[in-house]
Order: sequence, then C-alpha cells, then structure tokens
Amino acid sequence: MASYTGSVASVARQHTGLLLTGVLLGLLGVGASLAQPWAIGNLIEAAGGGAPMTGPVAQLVGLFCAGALFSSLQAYAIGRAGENIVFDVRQTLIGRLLRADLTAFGKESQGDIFTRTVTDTSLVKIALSQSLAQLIVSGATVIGGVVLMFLIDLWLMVITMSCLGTASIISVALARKLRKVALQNRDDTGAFAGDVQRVLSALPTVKASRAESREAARIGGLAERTRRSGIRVNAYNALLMPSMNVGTQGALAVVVGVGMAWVARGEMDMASLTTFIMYLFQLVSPLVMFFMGVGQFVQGRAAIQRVDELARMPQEADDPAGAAGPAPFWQLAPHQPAVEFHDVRFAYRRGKRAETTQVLNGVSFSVPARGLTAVVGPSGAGKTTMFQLIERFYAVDGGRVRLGGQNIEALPLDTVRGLVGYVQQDSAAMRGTIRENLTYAHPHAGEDALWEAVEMAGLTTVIAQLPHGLDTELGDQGSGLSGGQRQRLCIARTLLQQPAVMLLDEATSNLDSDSERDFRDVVRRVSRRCAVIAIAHRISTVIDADKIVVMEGGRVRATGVHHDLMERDELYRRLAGSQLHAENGSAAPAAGPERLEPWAPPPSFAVGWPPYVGLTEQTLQLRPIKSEEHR
Ligand SMILES: Nc1ncnc2c1ncn2[C@@H]1O[C@H](COP(=O)(O)OP(=O)(O)OP(=O)(O)O)[C@@H](O)[C@H]1O
Repeated sequence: MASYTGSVASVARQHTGLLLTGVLLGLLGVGASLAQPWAIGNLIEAAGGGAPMTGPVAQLVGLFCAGALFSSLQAYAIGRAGENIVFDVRQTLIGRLLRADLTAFGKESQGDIFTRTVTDTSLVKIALSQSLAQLIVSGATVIGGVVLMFLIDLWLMVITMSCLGTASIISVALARKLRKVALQNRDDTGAFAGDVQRVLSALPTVKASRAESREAARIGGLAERTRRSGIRVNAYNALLMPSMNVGTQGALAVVVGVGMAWVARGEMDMASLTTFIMYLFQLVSPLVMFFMGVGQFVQGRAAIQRVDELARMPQEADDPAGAAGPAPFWQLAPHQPAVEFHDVRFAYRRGKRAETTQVLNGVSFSVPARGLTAVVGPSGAGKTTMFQLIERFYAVDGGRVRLGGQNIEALPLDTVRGLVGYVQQDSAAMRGTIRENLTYAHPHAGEDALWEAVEMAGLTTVIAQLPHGLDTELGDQGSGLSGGQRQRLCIARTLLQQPAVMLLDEATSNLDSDSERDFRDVVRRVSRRCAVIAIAHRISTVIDADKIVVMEGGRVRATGVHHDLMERDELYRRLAGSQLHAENGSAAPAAGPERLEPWAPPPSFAVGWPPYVGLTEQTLQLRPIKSEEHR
C-alpha cells in the first residue's frame, strides 16, 4: 500500500484524506450538538410565549438525528483510517525488519522488537485515529461551546473560564508527566518481552541448568518494573480526568448560584440561564473526552517514538544500480573459481557502542566451481564468519569476495543468495509442514524436483515413515525430527534452490553410522553439480574433500588435500590426530599420516561410528551415538 519514508507520521500523512473526512464528519456532528441547546432555548421561549411548538420540536429532532448520524459516520471513517495506518506501518516495519542489517539487528532484543511491532503499533493506531479525532472533535465542541456561552453572558463565562482554566493547566502538566511514564512503561514492557523470549527459546537449556527459579526471579523483576511503571501511568491517567471534572463541576456550581441570583434580581432571563447551563453541561463531556484523548495520544506518541526508532534500523546495502536479473541456477562457469577470497578482513561490531572483534585478518583462498572444499580449523578461527560473508550477511571491511569471478558487492543481493545455498548447523528448520520447510527457498518447486531433492538428501525413508509424509507438522525450530534429519531437510531445501555454491556447516554429532555414510554420499553427489564448501567436523568429509582450507586465528594457514596436509601442516596433523585419538579410545599421541589411512570404522564402534569426529576440537564424543530413529 503506502511506501515508507522514515516515520509513522509519513505513513499517517498518506491517509489524511480519510482522516480529514472523519474529522469533517465529526465537526458536522459538533455543529449539530452545539445547536441543540439553542433549539431547546427556542422551545422554552415558544412554550413560555404560547407560540406553536412544532417548529422548535422539528428543529430539535432534526439536530438529534443529524448529530447521531454524523458521529457514527465519523467513528467508522476514523476507525478505518486507523486500521489502514496500522496495516501500512506494520507492513513496512516487517519489510524493513526482514531486510535489516544483521549487525544492527543483533544489537536489539528480539522480544522488544516483537513488542514494538505488535503492541506499540496498536497504540499508534489508537493515537493516530481515535485519540486524534477525539482531540479535534471534542476540542471543536469545547471551543464552539465557549464562544456561544460568551455570546450568551460574558461575566458568567469569565467565571466558568477561571474554573476551567485552572483545571486545564493542571491537566496539561499531568499529561506531560504521563508521556514520560508511558514511554518508560513501553520500554519496560519491551524488556520484559525480550527476556521471556530469550528464556522460552532456550527452555531445554534453562531446565538442564536448573535455572527455572533464577529465571523466574529475573523475569519476575522485569515484570515488577513493568507493573510499577504501569501503575504510574494509571495514576496520572486517573488524575487527569478528575482534575477536569472538578473544574467543570466547580464552574457549574458557581454558574448556577450566580445565575439564579441574577435571574431573581431580573438581570438575566431564565431561558438564557438554562441555555448557558445546558452548554456548560454539554461542555463537560467533551472536556473530559478531550483530556482522555490527550492521555491516549500522549501514550501513543511514546509508542510512535519506539516504532520510529525500530523503523530506522539500518538496512542491508541496496543493490547496485543496473545490477538485476534472475538468479542463475546451478550455473557458474565451470572453468573459473566459484568463490574467491582476496585478502579479506572483517570485524564484528558488538553492542550499542559497536566495540569491534577482529575476526578475519587477510583471508585469501579460492573454491573450484565443482567438488567439495572442506574448511577446518580450531573453534573461533572464523569459519562460520567466512560463510556469512559469502552470503553477504555482512560487508567486508577490506579485500574482496568474488562469486563466479564477480565482486559480490556488485551483484544484486537476490542473485548472490540465489546462487549460494546455506545449510546451517542448527535452527534452520521452522515450524510448519515438512513440505513448507522444503519449498521455503523455492516456493513453486514441482513435485518431481521436490522428491528428487528429498532422495538426494537421503530423506525418502524418513518421510515415508512419518504419519502424514510431507505434510507432517514440525514444531518450533523443526522439533519432531532428529538433529541429523533436520540437517538433511535443510540440505534438501537448499538443493531445491539449485544453488551454484552450497555452504554446509556440518553438524558435529547428529548422524549415526548409516546416516553418516548416506550423508557423505549426498555431499559427494551434490558436489558433482555445484561447489560445496563444508565446515568439516567429520574426518570422512575431510578425506573426501577435493580441497582443504586450514584456518587459524582469522587467517588461512594452509590449503591442500589430506595426504599433503598431513605431511606438511602441523595444525592439520594435530586436528586429525585428536580425531584418531578419539576413534581409538586410547591415549595415543597424535597420529601420523600412515595411521589415518585407510579410513575405515574400527569394529569396536560398529554402532554409531564414527561418533563426533571433531576435527576442530578436543571435545570428542567417545560414546557411540544411538540411531537417530530411536531419539
Ligand atoms: N555475531 C557476532 N558478533 C560478535 N562476534 C562474533 C559474532 N559471531 C562470531 N563472533 C566472534 O567471531 C569469532 C569467529 O567466530 P566463528 O563463528 O566464525 O568461528 P568458527 O571458526 O566458525 O568457530 P566454531 O568452529 O566454534 O563454530 C569468534 O571469536 C566469535 O566470538
């Protein structure tokens, strides 16, 4: 619908037509209500003077009907404008969130983002439609009433204004305070939601760490903070209306007393006093509504401020001008490297103060267009970071990343991500059916292509055994499948996308021996079609690799094939040695090249071999892994 130019106000401006129509209808309603006391005055005069009453009665009925009609039309128009505004704000906000720069996104609490997107936008709707209209309509009623009352009797009006004026000054001061506490309350609610989200997304960890009570206390503390600021909001809200009520009631008491004295002395006629008092009565409700509207609007402004902050989140770099076109599938020229890193440097920026963590310090290597390239190295060496740069989740600080010979920064993001498929180690499956998960990157995939990908990823039997096959529902993060099955599901999803480069962050311990062999076959098959770059945790992956890149401390330390690296790279030998150490379950020192070959499962590990073949760390898993079907 509307395009976003940076603020909620800019979205609201695109609905001024409907908003103004609502306000206009409201003002017509105001006119009809303001004319009612005048019509009642006419009726009293006609009754007192013995004149026919049909005319004044018809006037009065006409005004009642017009007032009711205009006010219901106004409520409809304003309500509709409000819904349109919140729809546009949410749509554009979601669009911006999904295209947010990951560095900026990572700094925000996801729960707070959720609160701003769902709850704060609802408050924006109320502020920009109902409260704004209420302010205008009741404001106009008050002004019109005041003018008419001045015309009826100047001095009575001066008395009224002095009472109302005092009440208004107090109310404005209260409204200012209210805005401050409302903003605090919105922030507290966001912090509470953030923590709830943090804990719920890691519930098994919370339970395993016996952290339930600690977390309950911590979140309870945040809920308590929200409660306190919420009570302050209510307190100011509660003071706002009575302060106006006291003002109007005081004015009413004084006006009735003084007016009756004047009527008794013959200085004022009864019809004028009745009309004046009726206007005063009519003023009470709009005045209260006006200040209620102020309260709501003020709270809405706090929400608008928070939504605007969220919408200003930096976005991923725009696609370069002129760079466009559909992502070519399976295709990068076979004779030229699929991916090249040239002296790439990169640092993460952490927290609100953007403290940097230097991760890559001049990484250079290339990946052929076909075959398997394994990346190995100690934990924290920067392997996953490298993948994220190939996906262009982050921009490099120095050097170049090339895809099919082209600088990825010069390619449209869509093309880069169409060419590159990313199988993450975990949390890559989502709530929904298996089919939805599979076709996520390629929603219009045909049934044949879908089953081919399933077959290639070794999932055919797994899916056949599920109660509803492809239509089986998975829980959050793909729960309902084992870790290994989830990863193969993600491989199948990526295969459907037909990438030219598949990034595979290999799971460390999710596969049993049969699945391990199947998985190796899958990787082999896929690597005949495209470039597969695998962060390798299994020795089988490394031995099978056409090229191995050894990383350490944000640099490429060596590249080569297994035999070659076993001979000339000490770190690689050590990593492979720790692997063998685990395999044999002995305290043997690091293995030499001859001990790694031939690579076959030792009989003692017939079930679940190889267990975690942790090339990267000493954290090896010595126990055999149960078959995934039993999990
Ligand atoms: N989002 C982030 N913000 C800040 N620092 C990060 C972020 N992600 C990773 N790092 C840091 O970057 C360094 C490299 O991390 P990376 O995940 O690339 O290592 P890795 O080699 O893949 O490790 P592992 O094998 O343990 O997965 C680490 O020191 C880590 O602390």
